[in-house]
Amino acid sequence: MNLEQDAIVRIRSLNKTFIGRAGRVTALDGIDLDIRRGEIFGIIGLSGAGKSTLVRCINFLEKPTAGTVTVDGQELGSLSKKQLLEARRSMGMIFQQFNLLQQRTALQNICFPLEIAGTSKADAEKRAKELLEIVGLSDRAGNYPSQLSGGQQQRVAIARALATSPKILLCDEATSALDPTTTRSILALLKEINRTLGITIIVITHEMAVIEEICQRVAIIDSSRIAEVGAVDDVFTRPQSAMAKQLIYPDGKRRALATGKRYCRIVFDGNSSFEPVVSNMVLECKAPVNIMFADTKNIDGKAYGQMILQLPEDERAAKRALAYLETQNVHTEEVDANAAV
Ligand SMILES: Nc1ncnc2c1ncn2[C@@H]1O[C@H](COP(=O)(O)OP(=O)(O)OP(=O)(O)O)[C@@H](O)[C@H]1O
Repeated sequence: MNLEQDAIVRIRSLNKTFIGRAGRVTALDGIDLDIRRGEIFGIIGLSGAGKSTLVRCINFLEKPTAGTVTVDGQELGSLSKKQLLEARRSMGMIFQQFNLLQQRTALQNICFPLEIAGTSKADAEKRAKELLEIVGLSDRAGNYPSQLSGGQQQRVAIARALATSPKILLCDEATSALDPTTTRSILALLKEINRTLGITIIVITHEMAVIEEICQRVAIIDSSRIAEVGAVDDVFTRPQSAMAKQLIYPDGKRRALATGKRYCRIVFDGNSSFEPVVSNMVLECKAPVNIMFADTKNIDGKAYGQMILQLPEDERAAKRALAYLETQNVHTEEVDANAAV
């Protein structure tokens, strides 16, 4: 598949600079990105990295300082005001704080973008009822936002974002205000919407767990630039950039490694489990090994993970351990203490 041809969003040499009280702030610097039609694409980075600015440039809520954003074949910078409004209708958006109109019921909130688009009241209500059904809130049509939980409010916001049948759904920290159980149910709903309606979903988050749960590909943003982009399972199992490593191995999970000792990293890619590999290796090399770091993840229904082992000090035992690992279905590399995590 040719990624460039298949891209529903194509971003080239995108720059965004703000002139604020504190002077010039470069929020985005030389961003190139292709997002495929129908995929769930994640954008992750620390606070202030530029994620929200990037997503706001995708729908031109924020006009880039330089570069181009092409959505479904239309370069947004070349459109008239009217055409831009039209193009924006093909992109729904949901936010961390839901942004529902408090004086309107759930049904009326969903009708709102349809009314603006000129749909008749009867048709808007019919469509809103269908959408309430999709998000599992048919019995809450008459409730005001204050009468709904955070998860329910986000469901109404999702229904509202889908009202004009967008091709793309932009989610800016959509689950950051929700508890873990509600987060999972909202992510499951987004996955379902992607699967059944074929909508491309772009997820902005600072949480790796959200990316692992629903995204197929991910871009990692570090200080206004893209540090790394790729399939979630590749980035997770073999992170290249310092920022990817920082996000994937949060400090709490690391143990300081002593210099002068030998370590190896084993990457599990869903084809094997930890137990037999490690216990058989210990039997094979006839010496104990220390597990210095271990982390497993479930990515898109497949088990992934990695371990850092301290190899036996005895040279022959270490060689036997490495030789055994090479015969297994795992990626193994020897690493030094500084580069291990
Ligand atoms: N309207 C603005 N005026 C001035 N500076 C801005 C404006 N919007 C964003 N910035 C700056 O641009 C940089 C990127 O901000 P952005 O909100 O895109 O980051 P983020 O990764 O979404 O962070 P967070 O997760 O905290 O929202 C920051 O330094 C921010 O202060």
